[in-house]
Amino acid sequence: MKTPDDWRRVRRLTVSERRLLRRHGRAVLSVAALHVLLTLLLWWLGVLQLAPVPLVTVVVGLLVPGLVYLGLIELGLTAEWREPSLSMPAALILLVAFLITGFGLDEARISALMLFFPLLLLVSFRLGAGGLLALALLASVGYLLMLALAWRYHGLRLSPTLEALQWLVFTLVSVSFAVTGSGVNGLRRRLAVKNQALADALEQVRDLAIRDDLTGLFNRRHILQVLEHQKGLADGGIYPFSVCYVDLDYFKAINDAFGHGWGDRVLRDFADFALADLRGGDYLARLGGEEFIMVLPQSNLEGAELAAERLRQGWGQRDFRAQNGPPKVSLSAGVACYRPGESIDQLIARADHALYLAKSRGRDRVCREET
Ligand SMILES: Nc1nc2c(ncn2[C@@H]2O[C@H](COP(=O)(O)OP(=O)(O)OP(=O)(O)O)[C@@H](O)[C@H]2O)c(=O)[nH]1
Repeated sequence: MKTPDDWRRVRRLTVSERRLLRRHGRAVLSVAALHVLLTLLLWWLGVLQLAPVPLVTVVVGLLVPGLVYLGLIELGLTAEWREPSLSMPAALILLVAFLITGFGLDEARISALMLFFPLLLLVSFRLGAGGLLALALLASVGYLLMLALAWRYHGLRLSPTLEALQWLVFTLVSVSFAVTGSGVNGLRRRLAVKNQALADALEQVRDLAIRDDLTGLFNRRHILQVLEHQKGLADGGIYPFSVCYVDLDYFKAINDAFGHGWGDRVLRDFADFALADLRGGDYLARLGGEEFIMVLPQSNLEGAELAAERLRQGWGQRDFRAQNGPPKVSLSAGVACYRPGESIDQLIARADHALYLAKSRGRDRVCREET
């Protein structure tokens, strides 16, 4: 048995899915409205022989749930349900109404059931093959039951052979509508899966374009865009930002002594370590080789120096000897704070110069730009 949670959808509907859902709901409702009009017309023409109770049942039984249905769909209250269009219950209510009207007709009986075909096509956008076929067979059985009741209560004016023939045609057409509808629906679903795969692939391509292969960090191209954006904010007086140019020390020696594989491993490990060490809004990119840059929004020189120093000390504790790798790999860093009006190249050059100072003063240290 399904719990309320089972009826909840795994993901939220997108705006266009909600729009589609509303359009579908209105279409189902217009079938109901058409049937009410048809029933009233047949009754007014004297073709429909229904007692007041079943007549009112058809009209009210379609109008009241119809309005509730409209409200639920229009207000998006079903949006998180497993089947937000409520296609099956709506189709079942309509089918019962068709059958009641059919019960009150004689020669024109089949006309009351004609709207069942467009209804089947409509719900085929929402129901699977099994649901559609079940609906078609249910309608066929319902039709038989309705015939039996009509025979029992007021007799059949058409010959039983003609009635049986009409029933047979109705069943065959219903089943073929259900099969065609589910085929179209299958195509639609496959298309949706392909579209999703395409969207995922596009997302991956976008990701590849902005990320470094080895470490998964942002690449040079993307961090330059980030820097231009930060420059725009800083020039607009929103907040300052700083950069920190980081270079692992004696990295060539690691490659030479432990092999390129270990070199790569150290680079990846550094990327993970530094990312975990940064604040939520900071950025980290690999500029190439063993060079990295941190972009620290809302940080002045002192703040950036603190962040770089914390990273240097933390990273300095890492030791790979237990895995037969290199001992500690230190880093040198140069920090610079953006000066409004300067170019990003000028900012990076100042941070690079501070890094040069750190290297030339013995490495394993953080230096700030020289004023
Ligand atoms: N394993 C690995 N090594 C790389 C990668 N990119 C660059 N390198 C190596 O990193 C080393 C950088 O060496 P150098 O520029 O001399 O710098 P260093 O040895 O770190 O010396 P200092 O920076 O002066 O402390 C070179 O040997 C490059 O081949 C990479 O993706 N993977």
